[in-house]
Amino acid sequence: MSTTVTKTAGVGGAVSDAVIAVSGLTLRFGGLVCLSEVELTLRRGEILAVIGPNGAGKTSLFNSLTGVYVPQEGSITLNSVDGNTHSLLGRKTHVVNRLGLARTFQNIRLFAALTALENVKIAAETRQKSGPVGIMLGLPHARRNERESDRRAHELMEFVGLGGKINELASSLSYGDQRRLEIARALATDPQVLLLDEPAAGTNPTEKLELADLIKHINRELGISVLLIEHDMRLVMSVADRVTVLNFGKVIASGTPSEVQRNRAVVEAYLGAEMAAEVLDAGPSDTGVAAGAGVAGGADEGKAAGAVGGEEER
Ligand SMILES: Nc1ncnc2c1ncn2[C@@H]1O[C@H](COP(=O)(O)OP(=O)(O)OP(=O)(O)O)[C@@H](O)[C@H]1O
Repeated sequence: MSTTVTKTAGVGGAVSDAVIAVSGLTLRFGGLVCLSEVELTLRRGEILAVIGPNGAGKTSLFNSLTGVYVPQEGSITLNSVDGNTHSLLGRKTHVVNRLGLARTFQNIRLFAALTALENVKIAAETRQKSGPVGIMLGLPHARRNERESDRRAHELMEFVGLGGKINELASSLSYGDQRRLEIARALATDPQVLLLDEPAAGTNPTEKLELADLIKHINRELGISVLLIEHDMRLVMSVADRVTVLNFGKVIASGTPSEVQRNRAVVEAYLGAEMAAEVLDAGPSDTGVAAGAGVAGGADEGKAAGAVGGEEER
């Protein structure tokens, strides 16, 4: 597919507020409708969480954004910081990455036999223009690019808090450190948008708190817009500016974390209609707590039940 590049027609020439705009996105596998007319906007500079019960379509949405799946209907638009607009639908994964989207995976995918630094350096090198011949021949520009990748990889290892572990094998790092390393690797491709697919899965409570800080630093210090899939509601509520909720492939709510916590459709999706009615009708003083517990359900019910405290941490 050829690259569509057009200038964004913003008011007064301004770049659009939406860095990613998804509209009418429908993805089917045979008779299974995995995503149905999904509408979603990631605003420039924000952290948007995508939540929903197991099988709601969250990872399929990420796969559609990054060219792994090709939805049958709808559009996915990237409004670049340089003012250009790109259609991402059906693009190859490496093209999407070059255009400015980087992701991490639900199941960690690192080069286990390489050191932590090498994992990040390889990603940084994808940004360089030197081909394999230039590198083999040790041409000056190739050597310069290699030094630059090395410098960038060191910098990012420090940034994610792994500065003291650059020479350790990726496979020997703790689970929490491997998740950080995946994030450093994604950052090495210099993205405008970072997609994090359950970054807290398998991490301990301390690592979760550190991860929340890291996500906020990435967003605020590097100016990267973040799309976050996460079951841990304490984490979601502590970092997200807005939340979009999927259920059976459909968007059932979008809003601030506290709006979503109190949304009847959302609480029903997690608890079922009967129990949702019980908790939501319990009275205004209980509503936040009840809804919080409701949104906290799904795969991670026990952990997420603590989500009600997360709102207070913001
Ligand atoms: N390649 C595929 N072929 C067939 N069905 C698929 C495929 N990928 C996803 N699905 C189906 O699409 C639905 C949504 O799955 P998806 O993994 O996107 O959900 P999810 O919200 O990320 O779930 P979880 O929270 O458990 O990770 C599920 O019913 C899943 O079985």
